Amino acid sequence: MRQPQRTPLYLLTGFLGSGKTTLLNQWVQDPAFSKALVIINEFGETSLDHLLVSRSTEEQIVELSNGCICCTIRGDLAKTLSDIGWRFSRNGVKSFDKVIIETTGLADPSPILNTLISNEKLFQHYRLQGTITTVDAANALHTLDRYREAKRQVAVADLILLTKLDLVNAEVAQHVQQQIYRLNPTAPIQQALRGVTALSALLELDHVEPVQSTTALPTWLSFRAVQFEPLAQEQTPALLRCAEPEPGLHKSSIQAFCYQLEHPVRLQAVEQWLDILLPQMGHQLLRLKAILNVEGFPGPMVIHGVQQLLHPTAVLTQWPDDDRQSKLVFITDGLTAEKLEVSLQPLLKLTV
Ligand SMILES: Nc1nc2c(ncn2[C@@H]2O[C@H](COP(=O)(O)OP(=O)(O)OP(=O)(O)O)[C@@H](O)[C@H]2O)c(=O)[nH]1
Repeated sequence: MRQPQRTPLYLLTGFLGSGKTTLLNQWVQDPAFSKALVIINEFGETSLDHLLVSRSTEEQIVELSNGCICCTIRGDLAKTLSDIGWRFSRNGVKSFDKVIIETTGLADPSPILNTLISNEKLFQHYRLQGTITTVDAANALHTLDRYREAKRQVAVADLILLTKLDLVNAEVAQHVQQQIYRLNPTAPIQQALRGVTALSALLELDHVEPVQSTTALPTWLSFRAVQFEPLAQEQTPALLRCAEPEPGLHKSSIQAFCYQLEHPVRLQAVEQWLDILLPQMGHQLLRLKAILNVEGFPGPMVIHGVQQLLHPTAVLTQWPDDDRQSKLVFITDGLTAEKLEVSLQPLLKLTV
């Protein structure tokens, strides 16, 4: 039986007032998103955002306002996504070609992502292209310091759109970017001035198969190697990790850890490591991205996990450059470096 084509789906999140609706307004004016269906989740009875998104085909906006889609009305989101196929079709043909979900400013995107990825029916019909998080440069230092939701929104992002840069000086802008980098060292940061941003980065997002060619590889896992330092001598010298976050700046339990492995690993070691990793880490692991140099393979193995879900691993046919080191990034909530590094032991023990 022919599989129905999966509709690309974008999750737009970002803290209160960070510019989500302003951005949406720009997107829906662009031909690439002119047939997008927008699902807007708002808190409270006086929801307004759906009225603020101006577009020609107004019926392509669905409002979910009886609660937050990350908690109380997660079921409503699943039902809405199931129903829109027939609700928004004419003569049996769907009238939309993309779906954008705008969360409330206080939403934790992780449970929404779980619903989108683990609900089999939804998975058959929708292809999650990525999570886009708006960060308000004028307020980010405060919100990222105070609000766990804001941190989680940044931590799980595939693309960060930095808004309101017109309201801050270069020093603050740089500081904000450093804070974002600490929470999510791999998400590209792009600016969005009053909602205007290059849509190419958005259209290139592919959360399910983020890297299909070597060209995309360096940007997908582009953390700065200069931050690496060897682990303590009693541990293995083959593993290098990111420098610790600056004291005082990172009170959050959400933290990114990056590692580099100097030697190729065996396939058996990778399998052993992955078998124990996800069950052991549970929801403390928000995101895993890894490029591994596996013995006997011509190119890198690309591993991509989101919480309990490990996306199918891919092996590329070649390396993008001369760097053959394995690189791993973990974005975690409440995990210690020690626990994480113990979990990496299978990769280290079986190195050659
Ligand atoms: N100066 C400036 N203002 C901006 C920019 N982007 C958005 N705004 C303004 O910020 C305010 C909030 O923007 P919204 O798009 O409503 O933010 P939101 O994230 O949808 O807000 P909530 O729905 O409350 O979470 C509006 O007044 C926008 O005009 C920007 O780049 N620069």
